[in-house]
Amino acid sequence: MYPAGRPRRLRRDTFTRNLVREHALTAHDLIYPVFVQEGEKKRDAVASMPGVERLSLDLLLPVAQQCVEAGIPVMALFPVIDASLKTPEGDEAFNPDGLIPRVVAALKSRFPELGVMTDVALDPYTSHGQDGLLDDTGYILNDATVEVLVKQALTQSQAGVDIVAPSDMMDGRIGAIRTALEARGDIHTRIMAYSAKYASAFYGPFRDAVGSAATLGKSNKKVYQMDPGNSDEALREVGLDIAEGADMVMVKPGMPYLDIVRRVKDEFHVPTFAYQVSGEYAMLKAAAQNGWLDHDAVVLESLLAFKRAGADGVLTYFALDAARLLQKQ
Ligand SMILES: NCc1[nH]cc(CCC(=O)O)c1CC(=O)O
Ligand SMILES: [Mg+2]
Repeated sequence: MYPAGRPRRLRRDTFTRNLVREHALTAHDLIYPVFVQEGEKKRDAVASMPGVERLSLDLLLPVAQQCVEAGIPVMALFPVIDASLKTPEGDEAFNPDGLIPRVVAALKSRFPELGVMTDVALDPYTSHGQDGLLDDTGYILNDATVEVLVKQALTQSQAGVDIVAPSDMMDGRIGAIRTALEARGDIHTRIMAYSAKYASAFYGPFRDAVGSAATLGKSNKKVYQMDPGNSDEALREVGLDIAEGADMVMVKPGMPYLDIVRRVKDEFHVPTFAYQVSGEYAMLKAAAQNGWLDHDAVVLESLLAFKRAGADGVLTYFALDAARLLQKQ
């Protein structure tokens, strides 16, 4: 008998392809990151992220409504902070009347069924654009930064956020935040830890969006974010965050790091997420705008790849587009 097997049999018809498919993407797998700014009726495009806008709260509310209608479970908030509020210590990060606490409270009162996630990190709030406090030499201090992150996370949870997501890569911050949340009785606040976050050049457009590209200048984040050459280290980082009390872990960036997603999922079997970051979004958008790639097809294929690699969900600027495409399928 030749050939010994004919794998193409199952590919011949749509019905068998649908029947044997191992992985699928649904709207419930998606987290939608959005940029929010002060003011009313404010809508500013992000040049390096075509289709992405910085919105004031009044314009963000209809987007939240669209997420609910599309079945997207969670929206992730990133603030654009006025330059006048940025300081070396980033104190605005734990102002209970600041932009993020007000947006969280408004979203939760209007759309209680929509999960809201907030970034715990200082870079939108510091005058130097780093995620932490600096010593005299410019080194980013760990434990002093963690103290501020704890205040920031408590401020967010007091405002009613569902998920806090520390994205700073300081050591020990998950344990410190978990302990502080428990001490205040906030036992339901979930922590999604950016556990394996690499010092990546793919964050460029995000830094344009929140304005930290300007404050950061030529400096980088290599003394706290991970080296792209490392893989075992990602498992050590994830192991620590789980032990410290993370409910969910994340790998970031996404598509260039699918090997890390797979290793993390296989090793720990915990809810594992990946962030398809701004630079990945920009690449796909730019190629599609040039007519070099089929936009809708590459969006869905790229997101399905995360599921196949073992991710339980994906943070992606394509979330609304993808959810609507999935509704049509
Ligand atoms: N702590 C800040 C933060 N949170 C999410 C991103 C990047 C997201 C993206 O590129 O889409 C960054 C940027 C950075 O670490 O410099
Ligand atoms: Mg860590």
